[in-house]
Amino acid sequence: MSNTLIAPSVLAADFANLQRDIEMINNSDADWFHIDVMDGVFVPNISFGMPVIKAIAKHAKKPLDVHLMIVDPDRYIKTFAELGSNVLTVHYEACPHLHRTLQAIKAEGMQAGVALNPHTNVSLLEDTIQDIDLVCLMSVNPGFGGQSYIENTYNKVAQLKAMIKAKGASTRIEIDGGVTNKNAKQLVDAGADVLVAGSYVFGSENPTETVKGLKELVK
Ligand SMILES: O=C(CO)[C@@H](O)[C@H](O)COP(=O)(O)O
Ligand SMILES: [Co+2]
Repeated sequence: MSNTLIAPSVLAADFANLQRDIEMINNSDADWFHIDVMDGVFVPNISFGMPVIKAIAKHAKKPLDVHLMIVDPDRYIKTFAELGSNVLTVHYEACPHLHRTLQAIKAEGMQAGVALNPHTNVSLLEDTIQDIDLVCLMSVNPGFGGQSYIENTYNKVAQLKAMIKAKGASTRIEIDGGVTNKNAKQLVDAGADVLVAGSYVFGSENPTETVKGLKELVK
């Protein structure tokens, strides 16, 4: 029996009813809040910033899994720690000094995550995997919710899992983008530990039941 974590993406919530949707996550079988921060430079979209995250953090009763899709994330590590982030994930493609960035995240008491775009090979993490708490494999091109899952992600999960095992690391694998009941089980069988789901959860008629269904599926 696996203990796969489910992390609904707040990006797909109804911002006019944000507190309601936060309470949905609090009261559901979900494990984490997934929070997508986009700067309009690293990705062609802008999501939300500090005031909104502060408001989410005030009501959230589960860990905050913050996914930074921004250039130069080092500038904001301290701020995200102060906001109450538990996992802080930066993009491999945005970090020329990845090892230093990971140390800076941990020095602030957070778990350090690294996200890989669909075109970025997992082998590039061979020299840092022991320093990474979570690898977020993007199963869509980052920037938008509601896109279709990229099938090659299954191969990447398996390759990454083998690397983690070979290196004796305890890194978690998170999948982000296009996750539904159609691919969740196969992703977990391939080695995924955390599933992010945005539109599949919030676009459904009963988000609480949808989270419950996902959790059951990957038990
Ligand atoms: O980081 C991102 C997109 O860039 C994701 O976290 C999405 O928010 C997931 O949304 P769905 O693909 O599940 O709708
Ligand atoms: Co994300």
